Amino acid sequence: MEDRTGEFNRKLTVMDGESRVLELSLDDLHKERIFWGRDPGHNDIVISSPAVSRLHGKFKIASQGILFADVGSTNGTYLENAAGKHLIHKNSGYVLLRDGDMLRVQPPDERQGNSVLLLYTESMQEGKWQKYALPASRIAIGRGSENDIVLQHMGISRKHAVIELKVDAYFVSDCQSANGVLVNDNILNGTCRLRDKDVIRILNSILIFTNSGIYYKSSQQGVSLRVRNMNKVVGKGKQILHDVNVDIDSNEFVAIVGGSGAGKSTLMNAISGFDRKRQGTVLFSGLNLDENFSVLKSLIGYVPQQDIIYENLTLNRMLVYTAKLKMPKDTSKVEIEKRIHDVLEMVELSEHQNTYIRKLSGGQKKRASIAVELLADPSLFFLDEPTSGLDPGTEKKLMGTLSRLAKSQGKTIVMVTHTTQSLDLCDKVIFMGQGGRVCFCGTCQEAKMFFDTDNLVDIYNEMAAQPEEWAAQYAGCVPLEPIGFGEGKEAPKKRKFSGIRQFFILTMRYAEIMKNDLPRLALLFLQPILIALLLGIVADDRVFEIYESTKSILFALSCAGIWIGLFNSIQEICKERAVLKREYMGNMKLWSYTLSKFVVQMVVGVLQAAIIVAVFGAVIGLPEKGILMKNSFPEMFVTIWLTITSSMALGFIISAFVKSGDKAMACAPFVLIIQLLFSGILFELKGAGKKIAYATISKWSVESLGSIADLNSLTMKMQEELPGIEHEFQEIFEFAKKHLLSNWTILAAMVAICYVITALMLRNVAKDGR
Ligand SMILES: Nc1ncnc2c1ncn2[C@@H]1O[C@H](COP(=O)(O)OP(=O)(O)OP(=O)(O)O)[C@@H](O)[C@H]1O
Repeated sequence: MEDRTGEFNRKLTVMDGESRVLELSLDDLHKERIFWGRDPGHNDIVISSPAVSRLHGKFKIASQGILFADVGSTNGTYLENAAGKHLIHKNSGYVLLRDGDMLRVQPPDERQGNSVLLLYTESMQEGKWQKYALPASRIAIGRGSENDIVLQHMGISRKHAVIELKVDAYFVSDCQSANGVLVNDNILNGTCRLRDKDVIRILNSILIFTNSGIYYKSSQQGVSLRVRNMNKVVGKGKQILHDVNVDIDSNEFVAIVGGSGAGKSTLMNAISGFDRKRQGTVLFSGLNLDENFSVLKSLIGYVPQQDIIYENLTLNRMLVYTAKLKMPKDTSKVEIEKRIHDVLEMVELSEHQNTYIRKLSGGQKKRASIAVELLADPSLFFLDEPTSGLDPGTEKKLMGTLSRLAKSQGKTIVMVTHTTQSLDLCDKVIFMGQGGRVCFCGTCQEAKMFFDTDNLVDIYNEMAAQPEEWAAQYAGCVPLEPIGFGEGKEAPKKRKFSGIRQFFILTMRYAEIMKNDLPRLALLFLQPILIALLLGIVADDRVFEIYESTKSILFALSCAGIWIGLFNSIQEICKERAVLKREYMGNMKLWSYTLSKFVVQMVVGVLQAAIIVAVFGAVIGLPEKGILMKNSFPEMFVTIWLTITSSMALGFIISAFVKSGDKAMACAPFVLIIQLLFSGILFELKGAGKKIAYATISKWSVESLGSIADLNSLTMKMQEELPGIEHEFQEIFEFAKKHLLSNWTILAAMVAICYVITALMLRNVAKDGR
């Protein structure tokens, strides 16, 4: 359907038997068939090596790409790529070459040397081959200028890999880099011996090792996607993707359009690899996306419909934190600043870098979300309805930005949109009909011809009326290449990220977000003051003398602690579900995220507990002495802090469970009522009620406060009237060190249990689709 000849530079890099390099553009030869072999008289490309036959192979320039066939050589030709190494001989027929495929000719005995490599690449922007001459004892490779081979990409670690001469052979090692090393398209685990013409790939760079030197170059290009036989069935057999087959080439800007509910977002999630509960295959520049997702996902950017930014950070600070989370840990401050500067320029937000995100307009927030994703320099970029809610002018500007990014930054961009006005800026449009059917895939111009209309809006109506017919008609007229070679590759190891480092960055970020939200901060710290003052109004003047007065006011103080803790956390996770989901899709560890929330809130709790106990002490007073110390303040403080912290932990569970702040707040009264009813203070509990009480915070909190106040020693009101009556000893208020410490331990254990439950529940938040 489309002819891509001329758009791309389809290059062949040939290394002959003597490791001489020849680079040529296959399209520039202007031939339909290109022959290669040893004989200068009969070949277009002459390759000198005894391993190569006089007439060895041929390339055919076809509409679907470059095809290769062996023309009956003696040694055959190996096609090597992510799927492994396959011997191609005369009877194999033509094979379609993919970007990065390697053709090798090897002598029967490898020790003879003279092997030949033909590396096929498709690229719009590619650097020149450079050579690092050998011999050398050690060659350091990385982003830092101190390396022998310097490779420029933000995903490349400062010290990424090293090649060392050991006795008589060279070995390559991965220096625990963030994004790994591929040797002949296999993930390098540790160290491996290098042989002549081995191909090393590090993100966007290719290095060819030869006995005389290392040839290397970097390209700035996006990735290609081949989607085959993609189906998705949900619920009781509802099919929401119907046998989708599409090809997206490097550096294309592609829109997925269609009516509401047609399956646009479903398709995008499925082909981005973030939803793998579907059938079919996606090849990511020849690599099976599902099998290699843990490695490839660092090359994928994803901007969901909701903004993935924090309102209470400035744009610059948001980008700094994201850079620290996403970029290799050895990235310097200067490099981060430079990258942020570049990314802000790309999305035209430089002048707003010190503006709080909450103050940005809708279109600017969208571009800020794109900037967040651009930081890690992804090659493939997915955006879900980036233009929704924007005015036509802003929408056009954003489309222009994306189109430019695809071309100038070498990215492949796929977006879902409802817009029709700027679709001409896209290289390709995928038209989706109801049921997740692809009704057409091609340029806007081709679409108009296919649907026989000049108006793109009419296409929507056509597809809505007859989705199955259009899908069948389209399927009948696109020849699709089978993609068997991408399957069955062993899954590489997952990239390693330090959870502890993430924890520190996330804690700093959360603390800064809290600090920047002054109205909320004021509320958090005014609340304990006001509550303590209100308690002062209702308390009678014989607290800590009369049993009933003391027990009531301590129960109220405990409830206040529970409310404060719950209020601190109950909306904190649900309000940032979109960002959390996106960061988890990256490499964020949920235990680090949860711990950062807990730690910051525990610190807030320290201040709140100190305030409420201090004000309570000032207006009502505190027990005369403590159980552990002479002064009761520290024990009252610890009890209230543990009360606030355990309720905060309970609030986080609710926040991880519900989907919005409103729903979370609606749950709060229910939680409070349980605490009131089962505290054992308002009602005498029996049977099930007694058992439920063990799980409440109020029981342990109020018992601790009662013990510190030594309730058993206070006079009951009844005793004043009838002095003969004895005050029955209650074990729950025992003025004993062991009793107090065990109550505190239970409250602390509750915090730990809630932490584990929250982190486990977040797995569902992060995974849920809708
Ligand atoms: N997990 C699911 N369970 C049930 N139905 C689902 C699920 N996911 C998607 N669907 C259904 O699949 C269809 C396609 O949904 P999708 O969100 O992909 O549509 P869309 O084209 O992006 O729509 P819109 O433009 O309105 O966002 C809809 O009918 C939707 O209700």
